[in-house]
Amino acid sequence: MAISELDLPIGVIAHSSADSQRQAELMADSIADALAYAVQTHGVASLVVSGGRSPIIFFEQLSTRDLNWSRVQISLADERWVPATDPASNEGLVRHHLLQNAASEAQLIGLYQPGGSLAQAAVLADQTLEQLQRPIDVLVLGMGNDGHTASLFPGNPALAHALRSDCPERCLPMQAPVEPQARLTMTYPLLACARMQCLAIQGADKLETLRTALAADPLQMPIRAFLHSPLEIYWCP
Ligand SMILES: O=C(O)[C@H](O)[C@@H](O)[C@H](O)[C@H](O)COP(=O)(O)O
Repeated sequence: MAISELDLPIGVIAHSSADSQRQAELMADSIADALAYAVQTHGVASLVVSGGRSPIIFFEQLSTRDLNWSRVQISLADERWVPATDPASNEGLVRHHLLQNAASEAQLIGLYQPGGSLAQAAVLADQTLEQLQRPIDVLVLGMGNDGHTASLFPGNPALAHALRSDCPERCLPMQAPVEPQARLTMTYPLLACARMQCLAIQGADKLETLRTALAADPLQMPIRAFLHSPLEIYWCP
């Protein structure tokens, strides 16, 4: 199956690339242009990225693009509640693969807080996000095969609240079904306010998950909440 066979909602754009390297280059070019435009028009740009394994080559590509990175804030759609030195840390992943080369000048606004509990850490992360330029200029989401995105996981008691269009918090604690289970996630209103919204997925399995999600309820497959304009989906085999 190809992404062109999916019945996508009006305004959702699909980009299909031959392989993950080409997908990374295409995303890096487009997102670098959007960040440069944001800096030019309002003096600062905000980029929110997701963790996982898929984004690594995209981070590596984007890090080389020439723009005024000193005016770019980078934050995370979600975080595992582990220190940045932990191999599972999304902040550690971004620091290693994105904050290098030209992009080393960017400001990273991490979510991890050592707090006494996950709930306390989420409150501190919520306060930290006050400094993030909004609306976010560029958002890059990933997706799991259960339809989760960021750390908005199906079946979580806090999911409905986090998906509310008027959710008052920017960041909430969340439990993932896989280790590390303790997570911090940006909530729907903050994520969905982004001027440019991208979903990067790879493989036939993720395409099938996406097809299923199009007919699902966001409480069953949270990615569904983001499948509308102005989303751009980047897919490669
Ligand atoms: O912390 C995380 O793991 C991510 O934010 C998560 O939402 C990720 O985007 C998906 O799980 C897809 O991960 P892969 O790209 O590794 O398949």
